[in-house]
Amino acid sequence: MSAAQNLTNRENWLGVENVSSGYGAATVVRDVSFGIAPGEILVILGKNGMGKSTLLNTIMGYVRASRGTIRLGGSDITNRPPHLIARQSVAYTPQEFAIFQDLTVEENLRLGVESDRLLAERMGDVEAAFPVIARRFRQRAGTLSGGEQKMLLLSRGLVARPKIMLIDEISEGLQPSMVTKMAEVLRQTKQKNGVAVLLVEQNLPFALSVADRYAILKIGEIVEQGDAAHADTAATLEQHLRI
Ligand SMILES: Nc1ncnc2c1ncn2[C@@H]1O[C@H](COP(=O)(O)OP(=O)(O)OP(=O)(O)O)[C@@H](O)[C@H]1O
Repeated sequence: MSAAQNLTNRENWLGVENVSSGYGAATVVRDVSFGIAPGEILVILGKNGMGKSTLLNTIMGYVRASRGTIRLGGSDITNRPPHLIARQSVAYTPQEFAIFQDLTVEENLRLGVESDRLLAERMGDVEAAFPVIARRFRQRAGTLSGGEQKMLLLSRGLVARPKIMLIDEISEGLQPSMVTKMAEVLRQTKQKNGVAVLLVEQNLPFALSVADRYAILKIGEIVEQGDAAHADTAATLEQHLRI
């Protein structure tokens, strides 16, 4: 069995097999393989420009895979349109602020669910995770602080009750107490709902506080991966992330 098959043969929600992708003639993601099981958090670590966001965008169908296969719950979703992938219980939290500034907090959350009734039923999820967001239901999202907008972004993912969450650098620019809060919410979400999470991060302490496994992306390739709880992990990873 090849290394790639080993990684993707688990009972995975998401299976990425030998995937390459890029822009025009430039290949950015190179022969990447991994799998994520329900209730598991995998973090992809890497310095700026290594292809982390491109990998997430390839899974979501925004960037075309030139090679390989992406499976979700057993079905092949490679190069399917993003709106169809999102409908398969995938919540995507992109790196750039994907909040509609002129809409209220409530209207932004409403985009994560199919009906007002479902949102009302699931508001308890937001109250439990981020009470500050639940209190600002009618406030225009553009008036929230940067950290609050990130909480809103994650809340929108939570109310979708997804099977898998793809989260791009949620900790970037957040104060330490908010990073701790994000970690707590992610751990609870995976434990309570068995959600599979693919995190992209540069914040090593945050990543290791939530992840079950890690993979390091270097110039588009996974150069190392392993168990996040392993004693040697932090030192090894720091070396890879050093500028
Ligand atoms: N739309 C695009 N068109 C052309 N090249 C792009 C595009 N988006 C990203 N790239 C290039 O692809 C490479 C990887 O970028 P990507 O954003 O995936 O990296 P990253 O690891 O997420 O970095 P960062 O942590 O800085 O966001 C970079 O060289 C970048 O310039």
